Amino acid sequence: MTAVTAPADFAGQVAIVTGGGSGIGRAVALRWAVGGGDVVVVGRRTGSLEETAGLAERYGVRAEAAACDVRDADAVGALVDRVAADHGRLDALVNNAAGNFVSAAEDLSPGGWRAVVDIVLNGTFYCTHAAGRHMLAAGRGAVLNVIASYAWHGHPGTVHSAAAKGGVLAMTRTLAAEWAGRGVRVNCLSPGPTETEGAGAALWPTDEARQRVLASVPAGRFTTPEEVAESAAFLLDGRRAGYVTGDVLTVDGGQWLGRAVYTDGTRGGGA
Ligand SMILES: CCCCCCCCC/C=C/C(=O)SCCNC(=O)CCNC(=O)[C@H](O)C(C)(C)COP(=O)(O)OP(=O)(O)OC[C@H]1O[C@@H](n2cnc3c(N)ncnc32)[C@H](O)[C@@H]1OP(=O)(O)O
Ligand SMILES: NC(=O)C1=CN([C@@H]2O[C@H](COP(=O)(O)OP(=O)(O)OC[C@H]3O[C@@H](n4cnc5c(N)ncnc54)[C@H](OP(=O)(O)O)[C@@H]3O)[C@@H](O)[C@H]2O)C=CC1
Repeated sequence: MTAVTAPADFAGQVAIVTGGGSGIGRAVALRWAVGGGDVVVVGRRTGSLEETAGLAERYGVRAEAAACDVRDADAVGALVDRVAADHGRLDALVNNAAGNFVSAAEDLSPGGWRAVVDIVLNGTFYCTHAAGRHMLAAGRGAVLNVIASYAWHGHPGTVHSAAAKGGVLAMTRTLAAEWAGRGVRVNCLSPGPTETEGAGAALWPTDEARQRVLASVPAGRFTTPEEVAESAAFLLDGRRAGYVTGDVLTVDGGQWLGRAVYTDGTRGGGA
């Protein structure tokens, strides 16, 4: 008889979610908590992290707000070691923290390039390096890296973020192969335009910009952090996605495919 798996259940497990104080990171942290897992949310702004932790605790789990800049490798290492020691385990890491803004490449300063690449690419490596050692020692774990589809198709105006996310994609596939035989899965989640304050302020601050982004999505709508978090939960759940590693789950309403001229498959009438 075919066995049907139960919904995600993270009871007794521990996750670290970077950028867990807002947007997609908060939704992923709360989705993990709904599944019964303890969660540590990491970011720079203590207030928003504490808010997430408070919301997570309503589900009866242990939740902690940990202030840390993912660009600081030593601080990341100390935090991850402390969390693993406190809980006696570390099951999941979600690399969700990011910085972004739109700038023509020729106007981007070295400092602007560094800020984004340090958060997205280097920060992801520091967190993964620190967490991966605990996971490898335990012979189990899941790393989920939040990227964007321009990691593979590029995108004018976001050369820093696209290059960094592309690096994260290559890192994901490399580590997935390196760690698959030792029980640690590494995957990417690639959301499309998602209603978050951070992305709205950074990428579509005006109604006109927002309409242009919306017009690029065949599904005709933005997604929500909660909808994205459901896909994150799937990839983090070793019972449902235990054989998935090194891959990208794209949750974008067809945005990256939506480059057609005849978008409804017809020429719109006429001979
Ligand atoms: C796309 C379509 C949808 C496409 C469809 C949807 C796909 C979206 C995919 C991805 C979405 C996201 O990532 S959304 C995530 C958005 N969230 C965030 O950005 C939140 C976090 N952001 C931040 O912390 C900041 O914005 C960030 C600049 C990145 C880092 O802050 P820091 O305090 O470390 O940095 P600062 O000291 O302020 O600045 C560092 C340098 O960056 C420069 N800099 C800062 N803002 C700048 C700006 N707007 N334009 C130019 N340059 C800027 C400064 O001048 C500094 O350079 P020097 O003066 O030379 O030193
Ligand atoms: N929203 C969208 O349309 C899309 C988003 N994504 C990706 O989803 C993820 C979440 O984005 P979203 O929720 O929209 O944006 P947010 O701005 O809400 O989230 C970014 C988070 O990263 C944290 N962060 C930023 N810099 C650092 C740092 N140096 N150290 C630690 N934490 C940091 C921020 O917290 P704090 O400021 O407190 O440090 C914040 O909580 C990102 O990886 C983004 O690239 C991908 C595709 C589309």
